[in-house]
Amino acid sequence: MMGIRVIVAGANGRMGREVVKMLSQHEHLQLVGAVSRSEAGKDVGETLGLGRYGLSFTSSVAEVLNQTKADVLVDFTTPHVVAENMELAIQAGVRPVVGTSGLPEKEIERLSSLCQNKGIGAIIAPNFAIGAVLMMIFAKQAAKYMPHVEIIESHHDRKLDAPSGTAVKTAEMIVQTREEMKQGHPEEKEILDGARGAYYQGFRIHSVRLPGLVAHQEVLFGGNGQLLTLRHDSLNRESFMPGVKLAIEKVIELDKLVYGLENILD
Ligand SMILES: NC(=O)C1=CN([C@@H]2O[C@H](COP(=O)(O)OP(=O)(O)OC[C@H]3O[C@@H](n4cnc5c(N)ncnc54)[C@H](OP(=O)(O)O)[C@@H]3O)[C@@H](O)[C@H]2O)C=CC1
Ligand SMILES: O=C(O)C1=N[C@H](C(=O)O)C[C@H](O)C1
Repeated sequence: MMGIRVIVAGANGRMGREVVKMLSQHEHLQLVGAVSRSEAGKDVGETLGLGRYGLSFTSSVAEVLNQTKADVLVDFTTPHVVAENMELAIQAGVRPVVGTSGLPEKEIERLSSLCQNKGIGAIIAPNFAIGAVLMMIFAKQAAKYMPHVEIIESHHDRKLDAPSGTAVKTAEMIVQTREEMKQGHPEEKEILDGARGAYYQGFRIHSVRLPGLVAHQEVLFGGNGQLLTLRHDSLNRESFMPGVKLAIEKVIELDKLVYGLENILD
C-alpha cells in the first residue's frame, strides 16, 4: 500500500493523541501535520511522550494546509470548528476523516455537496468502534420487529454535545425500519422537565454524563412479555483506532462523502 500523509486536528486532545500514537504504529501512515492551539510550536512526539518527532504542532488547520502536502485530515476537535476544518481541507483537495460529533444534518448535506463538486472523498463516522457500529446495525434490524424502543447513552462529563453522535446515528438508522408511532401513555406528563429525555420521531433518547465513564450505549426494545437490550461499551479510546485506520485507508478510494462507518465495512 502507498504511504498516506495524514494531518491530525485536535492532536493534543483525548482522541487526537490516540490517533497520533496509532499512526506511529503503521509504516504506511505518515503524520505530516498536527494541530493544537495550546501546544503550537512544541515537538509533537515530545509533548505526547512518544520521543522527539522533529515535527511541531501548528496552531490552525488553515496554516497546516498551507504549509504541508497531505492526503487526509483526521478531525477530532469540537462541534464549533469541525465544519470549517472540513471545508478548508476539501478546498485544498485533502480528504477529511471526521470523528467529531455534533454536526447537524444540514451541514453534512452541504459538506457532501462540496465533496461532490470537488470529486473527492470524505468520511464522517459518529463512532469508529466496530462493536458500536454493529450495535447500530442490529438496532436497525430489531426496530422492524420491536418498534417500542428507547436509547440510553452514557459518556464522560467532558463531553460537549448531547445526545451523542452515536445516539443520533442509531436513531436515524432505527427510523429506516421502524413503523412511525408515538410511544408511552398518550396522557403522559413530565413532572420535571426533561424527565422523559429527548424526543425523536416518537421515541426517546436519554443522555447520562458522569466522570469515570468513557462511551457507552444501550438500545432497549420492549414487547409483550419480553425485552431486548443491545449494549456497547468503549472502555478506552484505543477501541476507536481500528475504525480510524480503516477510514484513512478507504477515504483515498472514495469520490464522495460517506456518513457512517457501516457504509465502508466489507
Ligand atoms: N467518532 C468517534 O468514534 C469518536 C468521536 N469523538 C468525538 O471527537 C471529538 C473530540 O473528542 P475528545 O478528543 O474527547 O475531545 P478533547 O476535548 O479531548 O479534544 C478536542 C481538541 O480539539 C481542540 N479544540 C478545541 N476547541 C477548538 C477550537 N475552537 N478550534 C480548534 N481546535 C479546538 C483542542 O485542542 P487545542 O486546545 O490544543 O487546540 C482539544 O484538544 C468530540 O466531538 C467527540 O464527541 C470522541 C471519541 C470517539
Ligand atoms: O465524546 C466522546 O467521547 C464520544 N463521542 C462520540 C459520540 O458522540 O457518539 C463517539 C463515542 O461515543 C465517544
